Amino acid sequence: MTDVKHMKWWGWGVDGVAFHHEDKPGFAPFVKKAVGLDLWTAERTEKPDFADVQVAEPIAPAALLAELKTAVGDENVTTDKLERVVHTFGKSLRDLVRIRALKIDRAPDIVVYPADEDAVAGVVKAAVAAGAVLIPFGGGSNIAGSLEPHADETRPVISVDLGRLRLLLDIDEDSGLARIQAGALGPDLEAQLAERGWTLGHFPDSFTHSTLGGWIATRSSGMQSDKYGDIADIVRGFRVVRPNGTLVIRPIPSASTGPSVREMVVGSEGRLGIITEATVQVHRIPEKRVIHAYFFKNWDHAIKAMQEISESDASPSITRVSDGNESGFSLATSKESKGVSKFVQDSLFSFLEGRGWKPGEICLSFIGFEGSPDHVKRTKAIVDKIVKRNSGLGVGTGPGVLYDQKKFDTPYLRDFLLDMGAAGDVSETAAPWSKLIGVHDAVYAAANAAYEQIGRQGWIMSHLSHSYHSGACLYFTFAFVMGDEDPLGEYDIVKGAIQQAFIDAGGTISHHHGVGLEHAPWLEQDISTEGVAVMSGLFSSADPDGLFNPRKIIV
Ligand SMILES: Cc1cc2nc3c(=O)[nH]c(=O)nc-3n(C[C@H](O)[C@H](O)[C@H](O)COP(=O)(O)OP(=O)(O)OC[C@H]3O[C@@H](n4cnc5c(N)ncnc54)[C@H](O)[C@@H]3O)c2cc1C
Repeated sequence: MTDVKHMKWWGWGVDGVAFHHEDKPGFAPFVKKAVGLDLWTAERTEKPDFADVQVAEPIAPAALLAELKTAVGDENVTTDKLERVVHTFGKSLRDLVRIRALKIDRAPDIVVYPADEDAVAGVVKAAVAAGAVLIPFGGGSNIAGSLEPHADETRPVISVDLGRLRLLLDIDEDSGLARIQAGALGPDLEAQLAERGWTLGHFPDSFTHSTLGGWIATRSSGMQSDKYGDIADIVRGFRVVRPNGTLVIRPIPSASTGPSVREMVVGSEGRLGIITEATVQVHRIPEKRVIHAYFFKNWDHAIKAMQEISESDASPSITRVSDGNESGFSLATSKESKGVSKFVQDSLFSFLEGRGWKPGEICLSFIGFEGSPDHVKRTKAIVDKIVKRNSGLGVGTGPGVLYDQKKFDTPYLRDFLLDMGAAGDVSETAAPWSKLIGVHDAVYAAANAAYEQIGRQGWIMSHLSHSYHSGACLYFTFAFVMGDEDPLGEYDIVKGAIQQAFIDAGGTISHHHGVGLEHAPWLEQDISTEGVAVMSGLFSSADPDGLFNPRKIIV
């Protein structure tokens, strides 16, 4: 079989890697206070046994299998149970709960691993002839329900894993454009670029397990988007295999060729065809890269500072600030500080409290600077002035180094909490600056009302990331201990309340996770009835038989 890497079938990331709290003395008390869960005494569930997973026999007609084998080679077509399970879901909370409950209503029937665009075209041709459904698969990291086949699907479902298309094909060094195959995972892609002195600069929290094609298909955004842009800005061209040929968008810096087909494909979640390669903007690896930490007295001051930074001549790579709740959480996940550093931390907090700062309101911020040493010095000076003007305080690079080191480990926390029956999940939005605080407060109120409705003690926290001229992204994390009877029903009430609050308070249903099945119920409120009608028309004319990842985005 292929050497394509996958995450573990029952959770996030690599088997054997996990979140631990024993070395973080503040974490257990924090969780106890936030959601009432005692980590020291809570019963932990065992890892599910794969032998217990029930999957229906595959719908795999012999003629279709033979055509697929001709297209990609015998060894790259499989109906193996583990392969089918791995390709069923993404990694949303709903996916994790269902897979742990061994509940798979409909798995793909066949998994194929094409090695190049011709092989992808062969797969599409065979599927169209057989009336089979095609679901492109990148890293399987989406959290919007963008992969699973519909439970009632009676046609054969083929998961097209792009993992063998992972090469950097070419760099146009004059233009800063790289052609890269769509199945390249973040680390593989960056390693190939780094060998030649370049970076894409796209670092979502899921970087280690997501692909270029998946980023494009979900309109992803990375933590350094303030400098490098969202994937929608970064991707300039691509090739998309469709039933009658390949849709080709050449890498043009900007064009006036009316409703943009490039924009239609970005975020299409597999509904318009299979992306095989993309031409993306790349940058020389910066000489210097540093993340500084700052404290603000409260959320209002912090948001004002972030807005001023985005309006200023400074162009940081990261502007991120956590609200009081999330700052408390970040401090609780720190490892035990000892000796001098403990003394410094304690002194700092008593100094701040002496100045009237309240522990639950203090906001921790990270600002990233990249470029030549001169540029870093200049932009940092601008940011420092803005921070000071908003009564903030710089605390150096120490916490920034820690943030940088642990950013890709945080996703393991969800599995850790689920082991003890607690749901921890995220919802994110973007809104204009004028509405940001209102969205924040509305989401808190909605989540707390939802916790009351389900009778659970719950937690909510937030940070701002990804700043724009007119507004920013707000990212919320919520958690509560689920009941045994209807855990997903309870989850739906909380998640649904948060999504509705986004719309009601002037935000969008998602800034960077896409729509899938999870956010589809709110799409019409977000882009209007006519907006949905136009999108519906696009999907039905581009794919009249509904073969390409049907019922995602518009169910
Ligand atoms: C812990 C965690 C952290 C995350 N952090 C971020 C973050 O910081 N920023 C962010 O943007 N997202 C984040 N995500 C969400 C997720 O990683 C993104 O949606 C990512 O872009 C999905 O890429 P993938 O390769 O895993 O795609 P998959 O999950 O495999 O697929 C996603 C969708 O894209 C389609 N697709 C995949 N490849 C292709 C292709 N070649 N052609 C056509 N369609 C294709 C699939 O059919 C599916 O509809 C996070 C998710 C998790 C679980």
